[in-house]
Parts: sequence; C-alpha cells; structure tokens
Amino acid sequence: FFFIFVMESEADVFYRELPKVELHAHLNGSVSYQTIEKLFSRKPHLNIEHSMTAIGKGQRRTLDECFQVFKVIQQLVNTEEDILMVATDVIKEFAADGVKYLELRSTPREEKDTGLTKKSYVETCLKAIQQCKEEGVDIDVRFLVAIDRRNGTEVAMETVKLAEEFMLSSDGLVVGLDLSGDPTVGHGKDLLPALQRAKNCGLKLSLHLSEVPSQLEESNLLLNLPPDRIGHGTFLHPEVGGSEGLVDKVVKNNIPLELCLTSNVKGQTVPCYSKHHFNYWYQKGHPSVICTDDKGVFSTDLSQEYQLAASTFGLDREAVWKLSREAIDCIFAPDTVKQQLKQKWTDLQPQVFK
Ligand SMILES: CC(C)=CCNc1ncnc2c1ncn2[C@@H]1O[C@H](COP(=O)(O)O)[C@@H](O)[C@H]1O
Ligand SMILES: [Zn+2]
Repeated sequence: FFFIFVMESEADVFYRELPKVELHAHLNGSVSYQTIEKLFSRKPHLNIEHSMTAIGKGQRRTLDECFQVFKVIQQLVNTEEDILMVATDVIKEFAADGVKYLELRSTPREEKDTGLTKKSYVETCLKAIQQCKEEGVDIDVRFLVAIDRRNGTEVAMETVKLAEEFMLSSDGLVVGLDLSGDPTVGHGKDLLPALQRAKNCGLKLSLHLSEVPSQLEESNLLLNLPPDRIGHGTFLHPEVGGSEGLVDKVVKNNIPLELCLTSNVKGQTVPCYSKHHFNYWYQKGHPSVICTDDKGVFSTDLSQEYQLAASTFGLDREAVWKLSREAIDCIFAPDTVKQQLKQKWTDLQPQVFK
C-alpha cells in the first residue's frame, strides 16, 4: 500500500530540489495529463480518453499495448501548433521538476493532412527549445533525432541525413541520433549503414539495446559501432540471458546506460523494481543514468524515479547526489557545458542539503 502511495504521489522535497540531468525522454511519451487535456479540446472528434494515453496507478501493459498508446498520442499531435505546444509544455515541466539539462528525442513525422513535413517537425521542436531559452526557463535543452526501427533501412538513412543537416545548422541544439521503436520489429543489421554514417559525421548515438530478451546477435552487432550511450540494456547481462561478452563490450568501451525503472516495470520487461538491472550496473560502478523514458505515458517524473531508485536500492542522499552529478559526464553536449553544469551543482548543493 505504501509503495503505491510513493509511486503515485509527488516525490519528497530533496528529490525535487536535487538538480537533475534527463537523457532519455521521448517527446510524445512525455506529454502530461494537462497537455493531453488541451489536445482533447483541440480535437474533440477523435473521441480519445485519458485511459488510452497513459498507464496509471499500479497498472501494467504488454509491450504491444504500450506501443499502441504512442499511436494514439501521435494522432493527437499532428500539426506544427500541437508540436510547439507539446514540446514547450514538456520542457517547462522538466524544468519545474528540477531538471537542469535535458536531451529530448523525437521521431520526425510527416502528416499529409496538415502539411507537416519531417523537416518542419524538427524545426518546430527546435523552435520550442529556442523560445524556452528566450523566456529564461532554467534548463539547457538539446535534441536527438529518432529513428523508428520499424520503418526500415531507407527511412533510417533519410533520418540520418536530416539529423546531419540540423546538426550543422542548429547552433549545437541537435547533438545526436536515437534508435527506438518496437524492439520486436525489424533487425538492427539493416540499420547499421545508417548508424555508421551518423557516427562518421559526428552525431552521437543513443541506441535502445536489448530491451527484450534474445537479442544477443543484434546487440553484439550494434555494440561494435560502438554507440555513445545505451537505452535500457535490460537483457545484456548473463543473469537474464545476456552474456559476459556483451557486458565486456559495454564495460571496455565505458558506454553509459540510460535506465528507466517505471517504464520497464509498467512495460513488464522487468518483474518488479527490486529486480531492475540498475542494481547490477550500479554495483559494478558502471556509468548509469536514471531517466524517465516516457513520463506522460508511465505517469512519473524524474524526481520520482530518483526516489524509487534510492528507496529500492538503499541509496543515501550523498549517493543520490553523486548519481545525479555523474550523469553530467554522459551528456552529448560539449565539455564547456559539462563544466557549467558542474558549477551549477556545486552552487546548489548547500540549498539541497539544508
Ligand atoms: C512499450 C514500452 C515499455 C515503451 C518504453 N520503451 C520504448 N522502447 C522503444 N521505443 C520507445 C519506447 N518509448 C518510446 N519509444 C519511441 O518513441 C516514440 C514516441 O515518441 P516520439 O513520437 O518519437 O516523440 C514511440 O513511437 C517509439 O518509437
Ligand atoms: Zn526509450
């Protein structure tokens, strides 16, 4: 009972005031209840309800059902106006939760009915970031262009070219590429040329890897790139059917993991919080960054995820502070930004530990 209470209520003050880095957030999965309300009133004819766009109190869904949720949200977000509102709201919500640096990722979509193109999709996301900056919202936001793996080789290559253009023209806002989408669809080997090209042109790579069991071959192939960060990596280690070989590659290349506790529990790739692979990697001293994945869909925020990690694995405040501070080393923005963030953490420390 207590557990449910902790999950669904606001995190304690310490966790909310803790300065945080969010590295794994899908734009359309991060849309809050309040923003969904606004989208409903813009599109009443769609007859969509909240139960179709978020997974609430103690609920779980199959992976398949989770991916249906994204389709519903994407129906609600299909114009430049929608994207601008959604991205602006999401950025301000992360800022209000104490996130000082955010890497937002999203899959560029084309919508024939509304004239949305993949290019204007990305431009609108960047416009939201720019506007928040001009308004003085206290958060540094960068963008990762996402490849949806179910769309295959050609779309992946087009997406890389788009990301490359924006990397060169966005004044440092576009820093990398994400590979995501239903992990049971398609094979990583078909996407290797696109990912290799992205890497060669200087885009950083964050790849969803081993999110479901029995993807040893694909994971091995993708790890050879190697990626700059790993999303989830749930089934990499031998205890859950992975292998020492895969773990070795991750460790030798020192590839940080983006770990999303509630996402994995609600999506049922992990049986419960205490069996989350955060423990395995954290015990190893391997760079592990707590993230939300889809704060809207999974009804959570980054403060709650830090609190859950702390209460589940017995981390004291000093350990939690260290965890959030060390996430700075894993960001894709340049070293100057890392230095600024470390200074910010130092300045905020007395207030957080008051
Ligand atoms: C099903 C489940 C437990 C989800 C969490 N794990 C995920 N695994 C892979 N891709 C994801 C996940 N969450 C979000 N995405 C990707 O992010 C998209 C939504 O954000 P966007 O439209 O790219 O802005 C989804 O369509 C999907 O391609
Ligand atoms: Zn994800």
